[in-house]
Amino acid sequence: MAKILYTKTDEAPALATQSFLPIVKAFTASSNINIETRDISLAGRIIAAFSDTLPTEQQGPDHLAELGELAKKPEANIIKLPNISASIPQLKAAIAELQENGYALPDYPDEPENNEQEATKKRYDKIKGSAVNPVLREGNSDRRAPKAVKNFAKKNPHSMGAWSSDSETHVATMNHGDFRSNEKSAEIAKAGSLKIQLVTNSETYTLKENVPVLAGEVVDASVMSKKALLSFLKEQVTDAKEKNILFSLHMKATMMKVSDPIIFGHAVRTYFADLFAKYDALFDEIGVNVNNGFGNLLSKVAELDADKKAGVLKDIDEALVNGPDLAMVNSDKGITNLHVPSDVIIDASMPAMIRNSGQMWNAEGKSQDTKAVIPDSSYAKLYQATIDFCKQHGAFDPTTMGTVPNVGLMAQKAEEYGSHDKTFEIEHNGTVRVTNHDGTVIFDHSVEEGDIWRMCQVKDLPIQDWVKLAVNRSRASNTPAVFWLDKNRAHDAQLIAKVEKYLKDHNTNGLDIRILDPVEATHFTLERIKDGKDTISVTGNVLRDYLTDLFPILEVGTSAKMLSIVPLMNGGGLFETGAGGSAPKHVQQFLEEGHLRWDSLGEFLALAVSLDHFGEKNNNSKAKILGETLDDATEKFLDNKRSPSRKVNELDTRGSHFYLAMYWAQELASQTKDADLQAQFKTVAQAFEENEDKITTELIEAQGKAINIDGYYFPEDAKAASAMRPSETLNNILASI
Ligand SMILES: NC(=O)C1=CN([C@@H]2O[C@H](COP(=O)(O)OP(=O)(O)OC[C@H]3O[C@@H](n4cnc5c(N)ncnc54)[C@H](OP(=O)(O)O)[C@@H]3O)[C@@H](O)[C@H]2O)C=CC1
Ligand SMILES: O=C(O)CCC(=O)C(=O)O
Ligand SMILES: [Mg+2]
Repeated sequence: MAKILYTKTDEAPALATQSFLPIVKAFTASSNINIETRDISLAGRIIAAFSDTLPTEQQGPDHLAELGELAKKPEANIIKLPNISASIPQLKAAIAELQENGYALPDYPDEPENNEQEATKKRYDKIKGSAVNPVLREGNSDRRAPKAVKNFAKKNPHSMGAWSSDSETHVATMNHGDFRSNEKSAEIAKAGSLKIQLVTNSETYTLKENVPVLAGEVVDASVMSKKALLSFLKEQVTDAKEKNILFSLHMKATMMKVSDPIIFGHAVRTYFADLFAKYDALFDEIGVNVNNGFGNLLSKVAELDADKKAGVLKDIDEALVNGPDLAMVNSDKGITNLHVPSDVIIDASMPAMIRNSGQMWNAEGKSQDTKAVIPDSSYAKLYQATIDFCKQHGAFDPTTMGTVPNVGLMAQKAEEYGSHDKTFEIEHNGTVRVTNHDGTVIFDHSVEEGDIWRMCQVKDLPIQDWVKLAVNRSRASNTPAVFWLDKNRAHDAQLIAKVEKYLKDHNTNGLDIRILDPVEATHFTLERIKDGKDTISVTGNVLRDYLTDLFPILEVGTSAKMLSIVPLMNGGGLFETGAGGSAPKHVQQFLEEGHLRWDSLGEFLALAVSLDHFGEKNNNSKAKILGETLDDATEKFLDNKRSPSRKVNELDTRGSHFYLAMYWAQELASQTKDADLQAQFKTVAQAFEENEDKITTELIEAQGKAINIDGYYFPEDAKAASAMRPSETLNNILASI
């Protein structure tokens, strides 16, 4: 039987699934739709990677690999919830939790001392960071706020911090020596393979022997100079202190899992320069690695004997007093922006700051103007342009502003997304040289020890597909589309040539399609958005990530409300549930007070499209009706304001799922296309209506107390399920469908 595959992930979305999936299964059971789950949680992926070393009863299949294969087939229909892209601290915490549960897994070896540890590290590094999305995203992305969502936000605007024209908030970015400045790009003429070597005066080191390439593929390489980065960071620390504004660093250490932690480490060492100068030898000895954040230093120092520890802690306090104030992640707990690289992720952190009057939290828990340090200048300027716009025009108004859907190039590990196995922290001064199979040099960069060199690829077919998707979206929504590409950037210049070429394959009569550099594109888009006009952004992979949080957060309060579709290149569908993360803060609240505020709206939207796609592919008219009625139910859900509240003892995720189910049943009962579904759900709708008070009371009564699900990364399924399904009345009705 044809299937919809639902992913089991982590944190808040995984909890929400415990309550929502039983509803989905009950509603679809009579329509010949088989819904199965596949585990791509961080814990599940660790278990799969080490299954050959675990006893049979602890082993787990590699569901990610299975889904990755499926994504290349026409029958794929996958619902993808957000999962953890693990930073090293998250990975270590998940390993520790599995070990406590009796899994004999090796520790993560920070600095491998032998071959065995080297092999262990390799296995873990495959799980680290953004390891799921690039495997499943065998298509480009189409992310937008559906009309119902946008209209709801216009009528019920979220809070927006006012902007003042004398705000001192700004973006600081490098003007030389960074990836943008040093980029070189080439189009590959003939399929073959590339070799990456570091050539020094005395030796030639092979960094990567074989990078397969296809004809028409765009390959680019660049280098971030360590010297330039350090002097830039030093200037910014001094400047933040002088201006008396917060110092904050915005990176994507999870998604850009090789380059960005190194940059993060340099920022921590620069901020705490005196401390590192004084304790250099000691920190070396105890294995401090601040690429994993300042928290790593604190945890290592905690293990020192009392005297030494007190000395270091005193110097840390002094450094914090002497340095500029740091933006805080949690002022109450003293957690700074520099503690854990996964705590501040640029796609969400910059929009959150812009929504909050351009301010972040200081150590006293008050909002303060901020220097937002974004070292590489490839995309940073879009944020400065947005900040300038807010300073000039004031905050955006969600009741009137237009919308910015995105068509993003990401298929087949496009651009920086696929750079991880081609990113190197350079160990010797010399030249990094990329040659093709016949030895011709494609490009070279002279490098110094400590520089970060990386190469990216984007294949031709994904580019063609991306251009087609942009034209289709522009046509379908009658909205101008802007390609955010900069002719003065090496990579973008190649893409512009291809976009111009492939646009000719389509009928673009009457469409407004432009190519603008990111700053011009920001100006153009923001002017229009202010006037209530819509503009599609057509971007590369990193801008896709940035813009699909920026605009949703400004327009509708969160990217959780986005429709997020990945039309897979071989005909299948990957339906992502929203565009945002996995909200660790929501889990904390749930465990402390039994209230989950995760909004599953993105999941409702994704499921409706998935059902429609299923109906289309399998000639299943019931599936199509289920999809249509789900969309209608979602609209009713919005009109009746059934989204979870943020406060305990009010409707939470579970209650919101009940209402969605009731509205869905009502819509199925009132449609007339399918008499069987109509009859079946008439009874169900009635049962929900008659028991509405009872169910909502049961769901509220379950709140207000701490919840134990025996774990964070690897909770006990049965406990999580029972915590997420506390209404016996609701459960009985679902069981009766
Ligand atoms: N597609 C994927 O798989 C993605 C995964 N991630 C992963 O998610 C984790 C956290 O990332 P981060 O970027 O900090 O994002 P978060 O999930 O923490 O989201 C940031 C904030 O947005 C709000 N929010 C996000 N989703 C929802 C929702 N469904 N309902 C209500 N509010 C929501 C919350 O605000 P408030 O706290 O005010 O309620 C939340 O704190 C990381 O492990 C990251 O790797 C990140 C992006 C995408
Ligand atoms: O893959 C990741 O780590 C994050 C992805 C993300 O943030 C996005 O796709 O918007
Ligand atoms: Mg994102």
